[in-house]
Amino acid sequence: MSLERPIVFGNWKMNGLREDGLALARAVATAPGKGTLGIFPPATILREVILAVEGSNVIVGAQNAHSEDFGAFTGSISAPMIKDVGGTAVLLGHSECRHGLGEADADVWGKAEASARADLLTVICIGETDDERTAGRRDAVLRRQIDGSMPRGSDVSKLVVAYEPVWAIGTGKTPSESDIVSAHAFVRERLDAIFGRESRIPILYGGSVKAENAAAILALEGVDGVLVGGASLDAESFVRIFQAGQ
Ligand SMILES: O=C[C@H](O)COP(=O)(O)O
Repeated sequence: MSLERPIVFGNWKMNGLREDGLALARAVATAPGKGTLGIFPPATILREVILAVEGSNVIVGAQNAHSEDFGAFTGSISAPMIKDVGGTAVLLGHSECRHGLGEADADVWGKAEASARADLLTVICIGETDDERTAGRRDAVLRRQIDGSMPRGSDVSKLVVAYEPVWAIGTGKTPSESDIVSAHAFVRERLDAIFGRESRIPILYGGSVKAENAAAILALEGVDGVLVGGASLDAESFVRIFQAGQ
């Protein structure tokens, strides 16, 4: 499976009641342009969104998954459940799960293994906090997260990395262009070292991507696409971000 660039994924987070969510999904499904579009609605409307975009090339995935396939894990959903309703992808290790729910690298690793067993496209999110950045620890954190969250031996064509500096998420702040390029170069180097140069795992940037800054970010060296939060909830903005990469 090779994903055409630009890859533009929208993480709806805990947003999307049926009516608005389905209207948004239908608008995304008709967006013209070359590349790969993906949306990650809340689990409550995952199946309906999948049906709403049927016949388009839009990828629909879930925002998290458990490391076990089934069992007594109240409140969780598993990779086989996502697959069962027609989902083809999952976001793992989002900073809101790492920091908000206390997910450790090893937890993300286990979830990624489960996702690979279910043959889902697995988007592993990584990124440093503001304190880590200020302390000059960005690359050390990225290295630890890549090494600790990404299982070896799975199908590399089903892996995507999203670099999302935690301090840029939902804040309107973005790193400088040279910082994005250097972070992506570091991630690429580490992925090459682990998975081989031929792996070409796509690397997305995430954090306050909007219609206004998308063209500049998508044009940066080493940026294969973007993972969009807030701006993915507005069909026009999300489609403009996709168009900015054409
Ligand atoms: O998953 C998406 C990221 O958390 C980015 O969110 P944002 O675009 O609202 O900053």
